[in-house]
Amino acid sequence: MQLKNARILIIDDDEDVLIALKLLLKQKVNEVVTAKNPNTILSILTKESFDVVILDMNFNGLVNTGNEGIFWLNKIKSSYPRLQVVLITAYADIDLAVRSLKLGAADFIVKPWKNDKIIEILTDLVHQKSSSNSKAVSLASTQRIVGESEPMQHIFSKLDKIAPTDANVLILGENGTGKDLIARAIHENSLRKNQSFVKVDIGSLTESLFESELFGYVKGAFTGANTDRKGRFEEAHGGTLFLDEIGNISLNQQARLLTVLQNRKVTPIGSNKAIDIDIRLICATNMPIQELADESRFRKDLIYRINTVDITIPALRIRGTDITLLAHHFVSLYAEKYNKGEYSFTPGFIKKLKEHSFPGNVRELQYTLERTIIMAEGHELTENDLSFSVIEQALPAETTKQTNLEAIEKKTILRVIDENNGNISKSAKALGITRTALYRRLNKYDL
Ligand SMILES: Nc1ncnc2c1ncn2[C@@H]1O[C@H](COP(=O)(O)OP(=O)(O)OP(=O)(O)O)[C@@H](O)[C@H]1O
Repeated sequence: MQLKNARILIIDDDEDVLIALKLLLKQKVNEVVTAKNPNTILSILTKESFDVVILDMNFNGLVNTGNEGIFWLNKIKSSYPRLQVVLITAYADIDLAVRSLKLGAADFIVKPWKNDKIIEILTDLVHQKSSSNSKAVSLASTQRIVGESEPMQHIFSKLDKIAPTDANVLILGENGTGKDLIARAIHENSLRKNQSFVKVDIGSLTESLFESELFGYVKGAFTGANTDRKGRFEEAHGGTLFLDEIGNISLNQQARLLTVLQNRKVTPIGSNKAIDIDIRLICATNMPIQELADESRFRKDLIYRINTVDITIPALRIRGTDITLLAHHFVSLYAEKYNKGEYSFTPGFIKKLKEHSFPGNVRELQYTLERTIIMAEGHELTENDLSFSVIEQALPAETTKQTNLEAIEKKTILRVIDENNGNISKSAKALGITRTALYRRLNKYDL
């Protein structure tokens, strides 16, 4: 990307700095947005995307230690780890600015600055960003992880620490909480980011597919094996292997997986040659940790191996402030997708969102708001514009007895599939779960 296409956000409480930088940059870049109040940073970033943020290190009225800059740098990097942040600092704060580089700042500008130097820094950053993005095309998208609640801040700082290591990570959380997104973020911020990220929904592999899918096979190994086929472990060699729904695999499958992880070698079916594998392993499950710790269901030695570090993503209903932030994020996303212009929310709209229990978590919120944007008549969204997924109406949460849950779930699934004329993708969407999760339930209930 060239500097002239870049979008720059500048945050400084000194109006003169904002005007000077805007005058300088507006000739050179596509768009410059300025803001005086750092409290608005996250909401601006939710609505618009930027290539570089220029951030002051000291804001008037707050303690003049430069920590405000570091505080906002951390906030930005937690929610948008790939966004480049350049700090503006006074000469006296250079030590602090150098420290901020370790915390993820891309560079710093010392006041009084030289215009050429700023242009040079921005040109380099914009160029670097486009070359690393082009490497990432075949990897996961650079999707944003939105969140400002305390548990999410905790997750972001954990993510910063563990991503660059090779530690195995176990991600726990209900359906739709963002486990997949976190797994991809770990990979994208790791030293393996330019290698493959391979995801396997291991919980849905049948006994017979388990080995051929994971370990591969050689031509002639069994009827139908017409060519050699690499397994997913080998595909992920040098990169990251993400095993989703690990809690659902049988004890037999667990034993086979453990052997591979211990020996760091796989032997394709029909071959007698073991292949060395170098992978970073990330596993995820929606099974509560207590169930995973039940030895009759899951081997302790495997848990220890996959769980060097664990990350538990809390349910959306207990991440209060994130609901509003995510609502802004998804509304902007779908307004843009469907060419619908700008939206604002009434307090009633937010209240209704916050009162909902979101059994399908962020995925349910996302589908709900997509539906809202498609159907909305006005541009001020009210509580009447919101309608929740049918599964929620069938499960009035806490009031339903645990013993009835499975019967209600089965009945709801059948009804939704019927309403969608047997279309599994549409039914899964209406239920706020993935197709795989729906298939798993169909298996579970013998439907
Ligand atoms: N913090 C977040 N910010 C933005 N989008 C999010 C966030 N968390 C989840 N999403 C979105 O919600 C949807 C569900 O997330 P994801 O697939 O990562 O959840 P999951 O926990 O892996 O689900 P499952 O257990 O059903 O496989 C995705 O479209 C994802 O992009």
